[in-house]
Amino acid sequence: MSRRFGIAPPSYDPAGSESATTLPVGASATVRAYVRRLVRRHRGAFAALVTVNSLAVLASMVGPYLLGRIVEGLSEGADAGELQLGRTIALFAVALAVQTYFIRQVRLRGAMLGERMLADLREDFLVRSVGLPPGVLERAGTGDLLSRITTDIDRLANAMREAVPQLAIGVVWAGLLLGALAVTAPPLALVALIALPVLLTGCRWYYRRAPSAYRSEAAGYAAVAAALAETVDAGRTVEAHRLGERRVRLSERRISEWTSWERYTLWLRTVLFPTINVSNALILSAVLILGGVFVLHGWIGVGQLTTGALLAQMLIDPVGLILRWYDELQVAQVSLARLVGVREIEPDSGDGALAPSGRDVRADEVRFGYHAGTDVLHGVTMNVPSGTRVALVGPSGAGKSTLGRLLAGIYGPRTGEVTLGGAELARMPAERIRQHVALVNQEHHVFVGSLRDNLLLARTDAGDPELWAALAAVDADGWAGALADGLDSEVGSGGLVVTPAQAQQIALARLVLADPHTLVLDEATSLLDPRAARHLERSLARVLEGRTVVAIAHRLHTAHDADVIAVVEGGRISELGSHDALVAADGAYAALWRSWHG
Ligand SMILES: Nc1ncnc2c1ncn2[C@@H]1O[C@H](COP(=O)(O)OP(=O)(O)OP(=O)(O)O)[C@@H](O)[C@H]1O
Repeated sequence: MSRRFGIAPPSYDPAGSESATTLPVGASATVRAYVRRLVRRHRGAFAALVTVNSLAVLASMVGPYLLGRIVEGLSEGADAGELQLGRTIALFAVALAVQTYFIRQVRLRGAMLGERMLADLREDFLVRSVGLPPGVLERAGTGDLLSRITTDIDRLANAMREAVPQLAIGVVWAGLLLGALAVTAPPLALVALIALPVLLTGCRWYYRRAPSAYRSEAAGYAAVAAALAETVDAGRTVEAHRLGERRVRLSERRISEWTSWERYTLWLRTVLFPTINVSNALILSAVLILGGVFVLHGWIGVGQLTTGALLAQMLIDPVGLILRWYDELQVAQVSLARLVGVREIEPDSGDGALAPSGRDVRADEVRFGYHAGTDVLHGVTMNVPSGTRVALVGPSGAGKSTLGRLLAGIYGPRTGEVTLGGAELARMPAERIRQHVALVNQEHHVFVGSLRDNLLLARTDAGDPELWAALAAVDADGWAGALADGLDSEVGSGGLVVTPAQAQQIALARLVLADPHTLVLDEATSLLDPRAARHLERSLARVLEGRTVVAIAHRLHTAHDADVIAVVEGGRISELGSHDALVAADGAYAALWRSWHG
C-alpha cells in the first residue's frame, strides 16, 4: 500500500463524511450492464467511428512505410531514379490529405456519438425520476436528486462527449499500430511490449488510489467553500456572538484537510507521469537498441527497423490518450452509478385492478419509520368515516404529518395497512389514489406556463367553464377575470408575478378540479397577512365542504371545530374523541386546550 513509500492518504475523508444519500447508488454489475446496453444501442455509430478511425490510422502509417522503403533502398545502394522519389512524395501527400480528412471525420463522429449517448442518458434518467414513487422522493428529499441531475450529469457529460469516443479511438489506434509493427517486423512488436509490465504496474498502482482520492479532494474543496460561504452568510450572527475566531479556525481546518488531499493527489501524479514517460522512452530505446542488434544479425532489414521505430514512436500518442481518458472515466463511473441507482428504484405501478369500494379511510396497526430500525409511528389504528372531520393534534415531532402522509397514500406503512373503501392504498396506483385522496400542504407552486396549464394539471380534460367555476369557488375569478389574456395569461417565473395568496388560490382551484372526496390538510401556518389569510380560509372552507377532512392542526381552533380529535404523542394515538368529550376527560388534550385558551 502507499504507506510503504511516499505520502499516505489523509486519515480524514470528506467524501466519506458527506451526508448519507437516501436514493440508492447502482452496483458495479448494474452499471456495467447499463453501459453495455448504451453501447449496443449505438453500435452503428461506434462501428462507423472505429472504421473512420482505422482509415485515419492506416493513412498515418503510409509515411513510416515509405520512409522505411527509402532507407532500405539506400542501404542497398539504389540511386534516386530507382527510389522514385517524386512518386513517393506524391503518395505521401495523398496519404496526408486522406489522414486529415478522416481525422476530421473521427472528431465529428466522436462528438456526435458522445452527444447522442448523453441525450439518451439524460432522457433515461429524467423519465425515471419523474416516475419515482412520491414516498421515495419525500423521504430522500429533493437535494440528492437535484445534485444527481445537475452535478452528476455534468460530470458525465464530459465523459460522454470526450472520454468514451477518445478511449475507443485510442484503443483502435494502439491496436492497429501494434498490428502494423507485427506485420512489418514481428520481433520489434515483441520488443515494444517490453514496456508493458512497467506501464501496467504504474497504472494499477495509480488507478487503485486515484478515483477515491479525487473524490475526497473534491469533497474537501466543497467543505472549504461551504464553511466560507456560511461564515459570510451568517456574518451578523458571527459578529454578535463573537464567533470570528472560531469560524477562522474552522476554515483553516477545512483548508488544511483539503490541501492534504491535494498534496496526496499531486503525489499520485508525480508517480504516474514519470512512469508513463519511462515506458515511452523504454519502448523507443528498446526498439532502437534491440532492433539495431537484430539488423546486425540480419534478422530484419534496416528499412524494417526505420518503419518499426517510427511506428513505435507513434504508439506514444494513443497510449497517452488511453491513460488520460481512462482517468476521466473513473470519475464518471461514480456519477453513473449514482444515476443508475435511481433507475433501480421500482417505478410506481400498483395493482390496476384494485379500486376502493367506499370512502372510509382506515389505518390498522400501522408502523412506519423513515430509517430502518427507528419507527416514527408505533402501531396506530384509526377510522375516518366518510364525511367526518378529524383533527390530529399533539406536540411537535409526534408524528402527525407522518400519519397524514400515510393516510394520503404518499407512504406505505412498514407493517399494518391503510385502506380506502377496503382497498389497500399501498397497492393502488398513485393516479387512482389521487382521484380519491389529496394531500394539501403549504407548498403552492405555480408552474411556468399559462394559468390554464396550471389548472389543467389537476384534470386534463376540463373545459374553460369548469376552470372558471373552479376559480370562482376559491374567490379567484375576480383577479383572474381582470387579466388581459384571461386563462392564457403566462404565470410563474418570467410571466405574471402572482402574490402568495393568489398562488394558494390557484392550488385550491386545482383541488376543486381534481375533486377528491378525502383531503389530508397539513395546515398552513400561514405567512400571509391576516386579511389575506381570512380571505383564504373562507375559500378553503368552501373547498372542504362535504368532504372527509383529516387536518393536521397546528392551531387548536381547527381541532375545536372537528368531529373527532386524535391526540398523537410519541407516534401513538393517546386520546380520541370529540372536543367536549376530551375536555371532560381532562387528559392531554384538555391540558393543551386550557393552556391555549387560558
Ligand atoms: N422526511 C423525513 N425524513 C426523516 N425523518 C422525518 C421526515 N419527516 C419527519 N421525520 C421525523 O419523524 C418524526 C415525526 O415527524 P412529523 O413531521 O410527522 O411530526 P409532527 O407531529 O407533524 O411535527 P410538527 O408538528 O413539528 O410538524 C420526527 O422525529 C421527524 O424528525
